[in-house]
Amino acid sequence: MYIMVIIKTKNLSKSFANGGIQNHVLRNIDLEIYDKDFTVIMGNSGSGKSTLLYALSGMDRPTFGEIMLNGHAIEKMKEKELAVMRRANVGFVFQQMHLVSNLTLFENVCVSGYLMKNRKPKEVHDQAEELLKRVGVFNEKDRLPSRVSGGQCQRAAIARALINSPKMIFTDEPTGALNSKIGRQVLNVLTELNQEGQNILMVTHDVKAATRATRIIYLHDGQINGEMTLEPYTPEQEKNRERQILAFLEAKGW
Ligand SMILES: Nc1ncnc2c1ncn2[C@@H]1O[C@H](COP(=O)(O)OP(=O)(O)OP(=O)(O)O)[C@@H](O)[C@H]1O
Repeated sequence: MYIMVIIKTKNLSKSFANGGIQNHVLRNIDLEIYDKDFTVIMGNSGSGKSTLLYALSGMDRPTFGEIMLNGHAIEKMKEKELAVMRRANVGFVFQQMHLVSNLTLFENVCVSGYLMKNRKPKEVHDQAEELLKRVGVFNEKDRLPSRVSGGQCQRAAIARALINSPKMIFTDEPTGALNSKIGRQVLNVLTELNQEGQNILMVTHDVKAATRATRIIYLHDGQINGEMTLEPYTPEQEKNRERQILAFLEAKGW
């Protein structure tokens, strides 16, 4: 079977200067991320997970190496070009949802759609309503973020990330600020989206969140140190998946 590659890196490296000393955080990473996967990046604290996510998504630039994202050589792009590419190709969901506090959930979802030159406001509005229904916060659409719960904010943040039908959703600890029940509901939304065909790449420490993956990549000291693939998630298999993932992580020295 032919598997489409959505992201491909070659020698991807990132260093930060720290008091005159170079901290080599990502070291010559060659990686392919496949279409339709729910890819999860795990690894010890400081192994470079977030740095990798920022580089792959075009939020930050590599020090060295190449990154192809949905056919775009992003390391070569100028800032403006990169911003346009991000708006059309990627959506972000962060631990702290970063919704604009004086805009309603509906308005928050629409903003990035308005910035697309080829989209009419009516089309953006219709899609925003669809997405708010899809993630289960349509009834709260006219409220400000401060007037809804953390879980509802995170659902709206997912809808916002989807407004331009991006090829890839990048998410860094999306349940980190939520209690376990609400976090689980947010993971259910992400899992359903993936099972409907949405590419997702998530960084997490949380083994329960990682059970949603179809592929787990383990990062150690800025290099890929192993991976495992999993069948699509089902709730019945969750405990079993958790055990499998824990065994994989323990073998890696997690
Ligand atoms: N903007 C920055 N400037 C300087 N150093 C940075 C910067 N961003 C990250 N680092 C350093 O890079 C290393 C990896 O950080 P990163 O956040 O990618 O790790 P992580 O695996 O996501 O960690 P955690 O699980 O704790 O979030 C750390 O040593 C961190 O201090």
